[in-house]
This record gives sequence, structure tokens and C-alpha cells, in this order.
Amino acid sequence: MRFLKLWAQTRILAFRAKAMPIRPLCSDHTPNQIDKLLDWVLDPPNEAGETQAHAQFHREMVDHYLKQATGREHLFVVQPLFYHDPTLHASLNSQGQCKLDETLALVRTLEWQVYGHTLAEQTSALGDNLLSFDNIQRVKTALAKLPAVSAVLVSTYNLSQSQRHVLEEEFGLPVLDRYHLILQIFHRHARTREAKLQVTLSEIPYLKRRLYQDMALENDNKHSKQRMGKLYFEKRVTAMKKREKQIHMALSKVKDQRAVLRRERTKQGRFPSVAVVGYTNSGKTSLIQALTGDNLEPKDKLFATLDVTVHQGQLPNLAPVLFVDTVGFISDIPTQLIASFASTLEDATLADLIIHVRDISHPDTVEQNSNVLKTLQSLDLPESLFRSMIVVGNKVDKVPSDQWLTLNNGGALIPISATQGLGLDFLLGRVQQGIMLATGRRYVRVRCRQGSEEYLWLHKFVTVSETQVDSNDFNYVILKVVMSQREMEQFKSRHRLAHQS
Ligand SMILES: Nc1nc2c(ncn2[C@@H]2O[C@H](COP(=O)(O)OP(=O)(O)OP(=O)(O)O)[C@@H](O)[C@H]2O)c(=O)[nH]1
Ligand SMILES: [Mg+2]
Repeated sequence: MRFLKLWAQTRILAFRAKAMPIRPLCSDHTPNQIDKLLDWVLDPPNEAGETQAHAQFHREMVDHYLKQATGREHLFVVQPLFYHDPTLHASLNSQGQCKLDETLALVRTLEWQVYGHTLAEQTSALGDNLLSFDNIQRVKTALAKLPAVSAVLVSTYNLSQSQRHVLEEEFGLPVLDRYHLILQIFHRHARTREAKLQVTLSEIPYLKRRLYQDMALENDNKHSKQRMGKLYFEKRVTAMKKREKQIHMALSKVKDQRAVLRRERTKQGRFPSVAVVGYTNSGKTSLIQALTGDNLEPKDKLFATLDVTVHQGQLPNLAPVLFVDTVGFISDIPTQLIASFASTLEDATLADLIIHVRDISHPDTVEQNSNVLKTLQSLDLPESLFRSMIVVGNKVDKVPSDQWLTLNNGGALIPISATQGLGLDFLLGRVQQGIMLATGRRYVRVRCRQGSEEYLWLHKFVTVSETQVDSNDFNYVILKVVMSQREMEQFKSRHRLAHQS
């Protein structure tokens, strides 16, 4: 009976693989049109059309390899889980579940539908097959019952072409990987010109690699009828390289503009900045919204923020401060993808202070923490910035109080809830301390006549955090001001400092 069932299943699967050719990865353009476009990219007749031809060719490649044109996918998700030591099995299994949940959250962010999912446990990746025979059979059995599935997502960051090829042959469906998925999200969420350029740039290594892999596959398969020829690939690789150069140039222009703005900000000297960093969805934008009152619409989506934005807030001593919202981190994506976004984190490396927001309610919070720290270390942050970093445990409202004690790492975390407004005053106090220390600002008491030149200068150029009338002479006030060394020197050179503490 069992044998019969198995035989029937095998027949269904064999039929499915034959009856459903893998969806072709192609766009609306005919090969002839694409070749014309390519010729233009490689040998432009005039400068005016060159940029346009580059962009159009890039779109062709994206349609071809990233299948953007197909819109919404109906997915079956496979989360591989490799364990080398079977005694670690239990804890790895819960880690695998967290990874699967994160992958499902990534898919939800794109509003794609998940028709089914599975954890594929095995001792290690198996070369060209990636998945073991048993796991492949299990997925095939599940797919046989789900005819509406349009693609399989194998949530490993980067499939090799042969792995993709084997799995597509086995499943009879296109197979996507994590890099692909994250690129799609970046595409959807990029708003500014810089973010859009960064996304386009991070696509190029992926597209180039897919081209090389296709080329290698064609070389291996010398008897295939549909041969593209060496020139086909060479032309495309050269065009991609040209495109890469063009985007780098456009990006460096945008970066120069940003550097000018940053210099202006530091020239004014009155606006210390705090970079808010952390794992994606940890609550960075929510925290900045709570601290500044700006309406930022935080979303329960991964990579909701892809543009670095700056928001003005105020410290308890009334000094203005800028909070810099940054792109979130995530595990298991290739460094190339992070690298193209590292420039958006330049603002973080140049900040006076960093707040690291951790989602303490997340089951994977420890792993997320080490992932963020590893990425920050790779950014070459100044040692002092790393040491002064404030770490907050956000979403404390979701954590039962008895669990909090074990999570707060011996008091190293400041418990907060950005959405409930818990712990924010304490946090702002710590931010103030950190800023004063990092920027060499200090409190100075100045006695001056109300409405005098000194009085007006201080109100105009620095922060006056307290005003007291002088009990000995009601015409005078004692101002408690926050001043940097430079502001102090400017003030001294214009006025006599009456009293200082
Ligand atoms: N319960 C609870 N939810 C929170 C808290 N802080 C943020 N959230 C929710 O967590 C989700 C993500 O918040 P965001 O502020 O967008 O997170 P982010 O770190 O900016 O995310 P990315 O920009 O995608 O990296 C949203 O649905 C928030 O409402 C909190 O303190 N408690
Ligand atoms: Mg955000």
C-alpha cells in the first residue's frame, strides 16, 4: 500500500515537472530590441541618449533576472537549517524557527502571499543540490498539493546558479533567494534619489553574477540547442560595468552635496547629532518620533526606512539636538548589499553619539545584537563613539517583568517603550550627558544685565537652560547656558565673562 502511494506521488511529481515548464525569465522586448539597446550602451551615437539607454538596459536585466515585472508572487518558503553537531539540534531548531519567522516577515513586507513553508533541516549544504534528497522530496510533495504556488523562496542569502538550476528543475518553478527578496524590498521602499541609486548599485553585483553563472552553465552544457554565444554574455557584462561606473559617478555627486550640508551643520556648531541604529524593525523610527514629536509613520515592515533622515529634538537642558534615522541591519545578507548602504551610515560614523535600539521582546534579540555589533565594527567607527554608545532595550511593554531581569544584561540596557513612552526621560538624560561629554560642551553661569548685549548674544547663539534673577540687584540675571569651547571663546572675545562655574 505504502509502495503504491509512493509510486503515485512520484508520477504526479514527474507529470508536474514535465507539464509545467519553468516560467521564462524574459521581458516584453524582443531580443532584437535588446541588442539595439546594448549597441547604444556600448557605443553611444550621442551623449544625450546614453544615460537613458543605460537605465533602460539595466531595467531589462532586472526584468530578466529579478522578475520585477511579475508583480506579486505566491510563494512556498523553504528555510534551510544546517547543523553539524546533532547534540545542538534543539537550540538550532528554535533559531531556525526565528529565521523562518524573519523570512516570512520579509515576504509580508512585500505583500506577497505565502502558501506554505517548511524548515529544511540537514547536517550541511550539499554542493550543487544544496538541499538533501529527503528535503527536496518533502518540498515536492507539498508543492504537488499547492498548484497556485508561483515560485519557491529558498531562504539562503545567495544561491549558486547550479543550485538554482537543480532546484528549479526539481520543483518545476522559479527559485528565489534572500538577496533577491531584499533587493525587491529595497526597490519598493527607496524614496530619495540617493536611496534609488544605492538600490540600483546593489543590484549590479547580483545581475553580473547571474550573467557569469549563465555563461558557465552554457559552457558546461555545450550541446544545448539554445546557445547564446560568448559575445552575448561579454557584451552584457561590459554594459553592466559601464552602468556601474555611471551610478558611482552620480552617487558621488549626491554624496558631495550631502557633505556640504553636513559641513554647514557643523559650522553652525549648535547642533550635535545622535545616530539611531539597530536591527530592522527594532523601533528606531518610533523612538525618534517619540523623542522629537515628528510624524514619521513607523511601519511594522522590515526595511521601512531606506533613507537617512534627520530630525530636530531638544535635550532636557533645552539644547537642540539632531536625531539621525538610519537603515536597519539584518542577518544573512551578503556584504555587497550592506556595502552599498554603508555610505548612508556615514552620518552614523560622524555623529557625536550613537543610540543602539534593540527589540528586547524579539526571541532572537541576542543574535540580532551580535549582528549589529559586527556590522558596526566593520564600519570603522571611532573607538570613542563605540565606547559611548547607549544601548536601549525597546518594546519593554511586550516583555513580562520577570523576563526583563534576565534580558537586561546586568543593567547594560536602558529599558524603554517608544510607543508607550516608557523610560524616555531617563534616556534623554543619558543622551544629554553623552552629548556634553562628546562635544566638550559644559554649563556656564553668566551674570548680565537683562536686555544687554551679552544677554541678547547668549539668547541668540547658545542654549540658555535656566534664568534666575540676581537677588542682590533685580536688574541683573544669572543665566545657566550650555556652551562649546568655540562658543565660549567667541563670547569671551566680545564680552567679559562675569561669572563662570
Ligand atoms: N509594542 C511595541 N511596539 C513597538 C515599539 N516600538 C516600535 N514598535 C513597533 O515596531 C514596528 C517597527 O517600528 P519602526 O519604528 O518602524 O522600526 P525601525 O527600526 O525604524 O524599522 P526599519 O526602518 O524597518 O529598520 C512598528 O509596528 C512599531 O509600532 C514599542 O516600544 N512597543
Ligand atoms: Mg525605520
